[in-house]
Amino acid sequence: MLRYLTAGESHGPALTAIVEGFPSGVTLDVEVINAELKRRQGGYGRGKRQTLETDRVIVDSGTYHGVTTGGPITLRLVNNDAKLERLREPAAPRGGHIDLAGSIAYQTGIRQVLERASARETAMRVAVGGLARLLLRELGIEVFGFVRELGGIEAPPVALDPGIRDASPVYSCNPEVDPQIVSAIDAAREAGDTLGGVVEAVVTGCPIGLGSHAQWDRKLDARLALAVMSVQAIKGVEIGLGFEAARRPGSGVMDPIRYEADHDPGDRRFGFRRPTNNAGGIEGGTSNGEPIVVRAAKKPISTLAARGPSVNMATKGEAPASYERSDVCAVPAASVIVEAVVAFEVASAVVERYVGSSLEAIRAAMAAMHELSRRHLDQFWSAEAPGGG
Ligand SMILES: Cc1cc2nc3c(=O)[nH]c(=O)nc-3n(C[C@H](O)[C@H](O)[C@H](O)COP(=O)(O)O)c2cc1C
Ligand SMILES: C=C(O[C@@H]1CC(C(=O)O)=C[C@@H](OP(=O)(O)O)[C@H]1O)C(=O)O
Repeated sequence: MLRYLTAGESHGPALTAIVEGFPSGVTLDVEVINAELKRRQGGYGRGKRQTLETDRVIVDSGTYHGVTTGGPITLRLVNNDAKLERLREPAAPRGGHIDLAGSIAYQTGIRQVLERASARETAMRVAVGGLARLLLRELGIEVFGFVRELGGIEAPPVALDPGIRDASPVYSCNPEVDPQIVSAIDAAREAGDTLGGVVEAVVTGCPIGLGSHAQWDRKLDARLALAVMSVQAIKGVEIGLGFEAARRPGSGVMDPIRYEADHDPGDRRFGFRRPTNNAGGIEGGTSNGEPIVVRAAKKPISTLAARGPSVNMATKGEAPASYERSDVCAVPAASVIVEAVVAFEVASAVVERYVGSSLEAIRAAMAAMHELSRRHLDQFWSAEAPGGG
């Protein structure tokens, strides 16, 4: 089982993660992870904090000469803006934040809960996702996250070629690429407001059979939904057509099945082809070999420079919600984060299905399972023992 926990406050000394169950034999290229961290820090609309932080991962355990050992991997990110003990208690809780509910639930001030709830934690999730990606890449599986729409404006389409991931200008909404989106973010900033959007992650190269139909908490779509919904400010998750499926008749949702006899023996879909992918690569909680498509709605940031109505916690009288330095838009960052948590869930499903404590063992189990499935397809439905119609 592959799992992780994160720890750390937004303005504490550092963020930490322990990743457990990661196989041995994977070269832990920290620069691949650092590139993902840099992507997360980018994007138009971010606040001043990103100019203070230079996120680079430190590996404190679980490797030997840069290669994973199978032991727990400890990742650490240092906060440059580590000023937790000097920060004041906000006077009026901000709607849309943990501020009010958390201080009541934990019987603390607002500061204690908001520091942990902060999306600063997503830097560590991207580092953990980067680690997962290193494993997936070894197995021919790629994950690519990008912005679908921002502030109600559709982002330019992105080709589903993972090769363009690093070069893609769309995720970061560069002004020269999408001036309309940039103007919308500028207008929101001037009005003391914020913008949300929709992001998407696509997984390619997935073998058939990740997840399971057999038990609720082993379903891959359910696990992806949990992982994505757990990201700060994500308020909706769709797989494939998602909510659009509810508006169509069955004939417009079900993906037809075709067969290509002349397929490569290594074909991960065994010759079966789906001309559409409305299911988003998952049927019955199980990957079906098509690209896995996960979409997420990110709400606009709740901390408003224009300050929404709230209550002073001491007097209980009306007061504008506390304002702290804040992003105006973090949708491009969310696309990197959603990509990371999806990568981790897929890696976790891979480790579960192809049980192995080393990369080589996982590779061997994958190859053996492929051969087993090929034999099954040849023998189970032979002419002598035809299946039911
Ligand atoms: C990358 C990223 C950056 C964020 N930056 C801010 C921010 O600067 N200010 C803010 O109020 N909320 C920000 N948020 C959202 C809050 O962390 C989140 O809304 C809050 O913790 C409450 O959680 P919830 O929205 O999931 O209920 C950000 C979210 C993400 C994903
Ligand atoms: C620090 C990050 O995001 C932070 C997430 C966040 C929040 O409330 O979620 C509030 C802001 O914190 P600060 O007041 O320190 O600027 C963001 O900058 C980050 O993404 O690295």
